[in-house]
Amino acid sequence: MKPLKVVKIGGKLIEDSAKFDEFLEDFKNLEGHKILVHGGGNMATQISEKLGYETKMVDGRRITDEDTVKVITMVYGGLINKNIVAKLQSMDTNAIGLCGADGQSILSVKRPVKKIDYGFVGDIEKVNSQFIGALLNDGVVPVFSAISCTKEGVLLNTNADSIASEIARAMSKSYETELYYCFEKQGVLADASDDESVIKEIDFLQYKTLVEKQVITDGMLPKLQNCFEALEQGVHKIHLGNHQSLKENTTHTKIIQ
Ligand SMILES: Nc1ncnc2c1ncn2[C@@H]1O[C@H](COP(=O)(O)OP(=O)(O)O)[C@@H](O)[C@H]1O
Ligand SMILES: CC(=O)N[C@@H](CCC(=O)OP(=O)(O)O)C(=O)O
Repeated sequence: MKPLKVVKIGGKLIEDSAKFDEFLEDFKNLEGHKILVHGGGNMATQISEKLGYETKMVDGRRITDEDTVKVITMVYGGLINKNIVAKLQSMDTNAIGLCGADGQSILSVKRPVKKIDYGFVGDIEKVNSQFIGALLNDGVVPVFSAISCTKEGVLLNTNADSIASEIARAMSKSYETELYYCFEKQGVLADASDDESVIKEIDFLQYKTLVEKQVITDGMLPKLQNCFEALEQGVHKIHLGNHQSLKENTTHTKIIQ
């Protein structure tokens, strides 16, 4: 199988323009087939505030009402996505910007209302690996925003970590797929206040213990959940760290079985 790298970049890294440029340089230098998935949650919160909309998050997921879905479509699908594509193109990387509606690449259903009504939030049902594979074969680098779409044509806000994990899982049937979660820290930390305390490898048992001890909290919880689901479903290797983790032999966290 041909190798493929699926890289997710978090919102805080996108907002730090110097680090973001370093990330893009490292991403551009990755050899072979690659896909970029980006978040942008912080920016959506800031722009919502400017427009006078209140932001509500539950368990790291945004409650997405009719106004919020318009904001996230503009911010994720427009502002952030198009800027990333423009920068990559200027670096001779033939990137193309997509949301889940494009080529019906990420089909989802609106999350059913149980205790909480998340509004226009999607649970992914199917990734169109054929369409994505055709882009890769043409030498194109797909850049996905955190938006999926129903088969009836409704755009849905979808956690970027989940989009990256689902794309990696679907593509791993035809490619030897490595998944990278790039965020602002060097990796998963044993002590949140010590940036040097990177845990080099985490297996499922350790992950459970770290959650119990509340070493792993907030946005790291769904991120690691996504990692283990991806590993179980055929993704070859998973890495968490800052942009340096895209390079060989750097300190970061590897997820192991
Ligand atoms: N043990 C841990 N090590 C590193 N980060 C952690 C840990 N526990 C919680 N976190 C938090 O998880 C965050 C990364 O998750 P998230 O905010 O979802 O990132 P992203 O920018 O990729 O969306 C970090 O900024 C940090 O605040
Ligand atoms: C449903 C849901 O919560 N979607 C996320 C999508 C963006 C995202 O995941 O951005 P980061 O990777 O920067 O956190 C949100 O709107 O915040």
